[in-house]
Amino acid sequence: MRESSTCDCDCDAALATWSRWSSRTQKKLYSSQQASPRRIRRRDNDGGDGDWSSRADADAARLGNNRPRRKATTARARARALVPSSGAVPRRHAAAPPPPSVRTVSIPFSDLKERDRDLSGKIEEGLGPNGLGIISIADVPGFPVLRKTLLRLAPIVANLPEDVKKELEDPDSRFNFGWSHGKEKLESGKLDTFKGSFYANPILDVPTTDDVLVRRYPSYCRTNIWPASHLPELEIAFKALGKLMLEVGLMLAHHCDHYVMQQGVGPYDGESLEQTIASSRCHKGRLLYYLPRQFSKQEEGGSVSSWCGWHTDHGSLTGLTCALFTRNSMEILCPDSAAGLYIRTRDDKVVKVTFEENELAYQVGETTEILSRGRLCATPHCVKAPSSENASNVDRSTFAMFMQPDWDEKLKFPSEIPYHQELIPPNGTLTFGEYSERLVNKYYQGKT
Ligand SMILES: O=C(O)CCC(=O)C(=O)O
Ligand SMILES: [Fe+2]
Repeated sequence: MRESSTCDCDCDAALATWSRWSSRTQKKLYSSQQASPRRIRRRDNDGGDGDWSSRADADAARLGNNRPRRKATTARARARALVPSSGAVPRRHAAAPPPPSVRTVSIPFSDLKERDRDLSGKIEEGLGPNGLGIISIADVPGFPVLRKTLLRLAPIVANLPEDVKKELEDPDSRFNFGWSHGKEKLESGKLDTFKGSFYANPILDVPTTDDVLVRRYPSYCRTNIWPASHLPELEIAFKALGKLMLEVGLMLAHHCDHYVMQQGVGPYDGESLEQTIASSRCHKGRLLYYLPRQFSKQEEGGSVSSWCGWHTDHGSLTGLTCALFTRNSMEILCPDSAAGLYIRTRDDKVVKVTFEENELAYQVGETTEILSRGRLCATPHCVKAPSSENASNVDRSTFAMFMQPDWDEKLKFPSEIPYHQELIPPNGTLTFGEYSERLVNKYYQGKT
């Protein structure tokens, strides 16, 4: 599944879902939480894995304005400045104010690797109901070198000859393996040509040899495609970073489980997050290359989602590297401090989120939010392109490691869930593979 996929999102449906959700689900789904002194609250998924493109900010404003206001939160307190829920970034004629910016909660790797250490406070602050839904891990041995080595390959992959890239495509997986560019449609109906992705499972080259499974779950079960003759170093760098991100993600998952259990909900429905991730054959890495964008004077940088549309990742945990910016092949600091990763906070503010270059960040995905019954919360996010005058020709490379349940893992969805309700059968049970393929069909059928 292409987690940061774009779609023809139906924001009225999203709004309706939100209304149903906010009135009923807060009462029902997480009812066990009512005993907890901590206030548990929810958000919508901002229209699903959708790219709002041109209507993004208007729709965000509409959704935001219809939502109940929420209390100040820890995340909010950490913000240096926050913009209104519209996420409105001044579009023209105004001198741009400094971007609202929030630093992630950070955990040193030396603490994370101690299984018996109690990190619940940090987990709650970063990933709990009042957190940002993203947390960073500092000082992971080996990470800085592996990050740079892989991210430097992103523009090289994107600039391989067209015929070579064509050979790296895998339409049968709906471009969920190998090279993918311009295959997704934006809400406007236009193809998303702003970024190119290279997808692979960094853990298993051949997740299964069972043809039935390959046909049933092509986006996970097909085999990796590597540019073995044109760029052999890609496979090595991709696998090395992906494996490290999985290892550290498993450590984080262990502490997340500890936190969830502490909250008094008992075990998850099914396996713990750590077991779920450890036993999965579905992990997917995505090397992203964002092409330079040029904005007209009128656009003045476009919306906050000008590089990657608003979405929540649908799996368990997503590892993210800090992006690398280049101009004409020279590594640079991004000349526009407003560019980068944005999230919507629990209290409906759109903020830029920052973490150190050498930190490894993790975001919660929808499946974890559902299975932890809202103890760990997924975060809507998007990426803004640089838009200031001196930002021309700037590109961005990053890597996302989507850790998700196995295709065979049975997910017992609660009777009401905040995401993709219409895909869940009345008995509420699907395997993760079935759930993912339904999502792929929802967003890609007939669109490639
Ligand atoms: O580019 C980024 O920083 C985030 C990418 C992302 O959200 C995704 O691929 O799902
Ligand atoms: Fe994402």
